Amino acid sequence: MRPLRRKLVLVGDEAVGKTAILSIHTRGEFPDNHVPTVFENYMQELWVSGAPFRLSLVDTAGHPQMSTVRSLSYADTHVVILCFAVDQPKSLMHAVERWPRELAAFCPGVALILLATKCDLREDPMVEQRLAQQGEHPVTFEEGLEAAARIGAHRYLECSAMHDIGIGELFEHAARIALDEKPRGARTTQLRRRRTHRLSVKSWFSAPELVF
Ligand SMILES: Nc1nc2c(ncn2[C@@H]2O[C@H](COP(=O)(O)OP(=O)(O)OP(=O)(O)O)[C@@H](O)[C@H]2O)c(=O)[nH]1
Repeated sequence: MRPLRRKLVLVGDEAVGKTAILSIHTRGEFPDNHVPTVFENYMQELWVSGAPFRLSLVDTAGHPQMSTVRSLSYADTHVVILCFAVDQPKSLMHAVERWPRELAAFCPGVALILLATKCDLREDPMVEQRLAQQGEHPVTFEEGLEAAARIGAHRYLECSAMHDIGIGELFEHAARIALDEKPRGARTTQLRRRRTHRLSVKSWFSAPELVF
């Protein structure tokens, strides 16, 4: 039986924690260091109602100068997880203004989850102090929820990869949404497909039956 295939792409500003989320989800490891991503692709094999289901999880580079490489990640995407960090209010501003423009250009109509990351830092006194000096504060739940409504996200979720909070719930919601969605994003040419394939680092891991 050919497995159902679905693709999830994580985007968001540099260092908001996209790689940490995938690392915790796929390997159970939290990376302490920030190593800027170029492109990573993980495959997760699940079973849904006795049928095989293959979920491709794509990690992208947050840096604005990486937009050309990133644009290759959007082909045939079912769900985009747009991340911002609660200790970086600017990353939420970009999630409302800059990222929807890129998604409209490369992946129009794609289903979106807006994800607040690093929620463990929301009440961190050092973070509060640093942001207060700039006339800012950690992003609140209400501000995140309001932003999700503004950009038409299917869901607003929060997580902390460091404490492994909200990660399982994130991928369960994303897989459910992906099952109902058509793929979006321009199909790549054969040449680009081969290049993307060579770029990708594929690691397989399996998970128990996903019960819907
Ligand atoms: N406190 C805290 N730190 C986190 C969390 N998630 C990630 N970090 C830290 O944030 C930094 C950046 O995390 P990455 O996962 O590399 O960020 P990224 O979004 O993949 O970055 P790019 O690949 O440059 O786009 C690292 O030093 C992580 O340890 C979290 O939940 N809480």
